[in-house]
Amino acid sequence: MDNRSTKVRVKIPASTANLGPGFDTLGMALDLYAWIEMGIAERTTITLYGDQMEGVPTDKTNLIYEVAQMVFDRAGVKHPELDIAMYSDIPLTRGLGSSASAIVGALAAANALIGSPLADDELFQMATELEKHPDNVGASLFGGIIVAFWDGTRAEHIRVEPDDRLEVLVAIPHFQLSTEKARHILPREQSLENAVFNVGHSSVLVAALCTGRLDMIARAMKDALHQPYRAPLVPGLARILAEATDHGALGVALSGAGPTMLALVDRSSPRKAELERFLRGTLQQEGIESTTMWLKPDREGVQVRSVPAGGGALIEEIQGEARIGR
Ligand SMILES: Nc1ncnc2c1ncn2[C@@H]1O[C@H](COP(=O)(O)OP(=O)(O)OP(=O)(O)O)[C@@H](O)[C@H]1O
Ligand SMILES: N[C@@H](CCO)C(=O)O
Repeated sequence: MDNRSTKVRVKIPASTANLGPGFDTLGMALDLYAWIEMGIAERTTITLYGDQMEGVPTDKTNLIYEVAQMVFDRAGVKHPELDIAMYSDIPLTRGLGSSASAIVGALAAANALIGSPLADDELFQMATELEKHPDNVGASLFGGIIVAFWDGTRAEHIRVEPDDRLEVLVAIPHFQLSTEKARHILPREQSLENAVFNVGHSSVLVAALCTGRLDMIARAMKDALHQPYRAPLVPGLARILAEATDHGALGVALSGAGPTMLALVDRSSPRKAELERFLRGTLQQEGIESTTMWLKPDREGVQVRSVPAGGGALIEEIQGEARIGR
């Protein structure tokens, strides 16, 4: 697939990292998506659609362009001019893995464009090297629940199929919080007590997710390493973490580096409306407006397809699938 009339289109899921205690190691893909279209061109054009892309550069400093060039370098081919289009429903800098989705999408699109010389594991290693968080990029790449670590040289992961009963409620505050800022606030050193707390809770959470023990999620989804330190950055977080399970959540966590909060819910729960009211109301009491969304785990990960010659513009093709105007 290496000619100028061919374009590829990829659909990439958002991701939530940490799931509470699994700091930098536990992630889940969500059915909220970004789309990237990429083709080889005479002159580079980068078209970004939708409100989420505000402020993202449209020249060769764009992350998608830069990551695509890394794939070409790795594969030993040269395609300096690209036609790139992107639409995203994943809000930037809110803890839903927008940067991981952009990196994974660019890797998958560029690789497909040149006939897929790089294996999935190589894409995972490159994505982790770039994003530093294998839980985010693993989820966007492979879908489902990802249990992973990165030792600075290699990332390893195991994918777990999400339980059919799991649904996800996210409350997305109307302010941005960069991962950089939310990591800077964390102490450089932690006590052995906190480390043991998180190893235990994260291990039991993974076991609960693997065995369908939804009843154990509330007790296991607790963290001592990052959420307590990040609470001052997200008004309402401390109360939501303490009380959401009293309002019908199976478990609750800060999504990634925040400020989005995420509740796992049994899809047959009769208390969904109560939980949604609790999350929004708690944030409102703190003067924070938010958007709530009911999501499901994504099971596919990044999906790639070629666009036939003469195919329509990206934005037209994804009408109906994307949340455009919703
Ligand atoms: N499509 C894109 N093109 C270029 N840059 C992007 C794109 N998507 C995200 N980014 C960059 O990633 C930054 C957001 O990354 P950051 O890690 O702070 O948040 P996040 O990925 O949304 O949340 P989290 O990592 O906590 O889940 C944006 O400010 C932007 O610089
Ligand atoms: N695990 C990372 C997620 C950022 O994408 C953090 O919590 O800082």
